[in-house]
Amino acid sequence: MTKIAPSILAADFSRMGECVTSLEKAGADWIHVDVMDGHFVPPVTFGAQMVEAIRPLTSLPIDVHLMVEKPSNQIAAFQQAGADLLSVHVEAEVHLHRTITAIKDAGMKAGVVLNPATPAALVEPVLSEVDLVLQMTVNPGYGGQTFISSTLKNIARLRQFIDEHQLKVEIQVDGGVDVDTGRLCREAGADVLVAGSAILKTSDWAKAIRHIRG
Ligand SMILES: O=C(CO)[C@@H](O)[C@H](O)COP(=O)(O)O
Ligand SMILES: [Co+2]
Repeated sequence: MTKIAPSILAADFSRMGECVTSLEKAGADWIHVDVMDGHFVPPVTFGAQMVEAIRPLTSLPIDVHLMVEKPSNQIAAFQQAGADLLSVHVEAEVHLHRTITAIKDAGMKAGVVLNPATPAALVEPVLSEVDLVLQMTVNPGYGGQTFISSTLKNIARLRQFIDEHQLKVEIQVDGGVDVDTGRLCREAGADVLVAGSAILKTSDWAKAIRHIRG
């Protein structure tokens, strides 16, 4: 079954704790935490302290999407905060293999992330080393953007590569995901759908999660 990872970037930050517990009750599979440093992407959001704050409130896996210039500097802090999965952008990390190994050595699952214009071939050499590959379906930095359909080709290519090589890697998609675009991503081979606005900006989160899951 397709997993749903609501992004807390779309939450009311003054009620973050309640938001996380409500998402768990509404049927979320993972909690997606968007970390932005003001360099890799223009906005600054939050860091490991946010994970530390929400960790005691949920038993769901905490899925951290690092949009930072130096992901390797963040590994220890997120491990100590209780993150389950740490994903790094291929565009931000020259020493991708080393950083993936360091994340796994720290006891977390490791993910690699591709921007919409980055060829899928760039992550193929490390796919046997990771637990997850995240295809961005918008340019990173902001919630509430429009889904970029050309990314579906990358999702299908990743699906084919993973199946052909019989790898245990989940394909996650992130950005502009709603009921319609979520269906296209599932059909292209995605396993995990991140959705911010399409869940948190509605009045019935459980219904939104059910419908996006399909
Ligand atoms: O990583 C990001 C944005 O950079 C995402 O996780 C967004 O937070 C998703 O928000 P919606 O597009 O679903 O509103
Ligand atoms: Co994200």
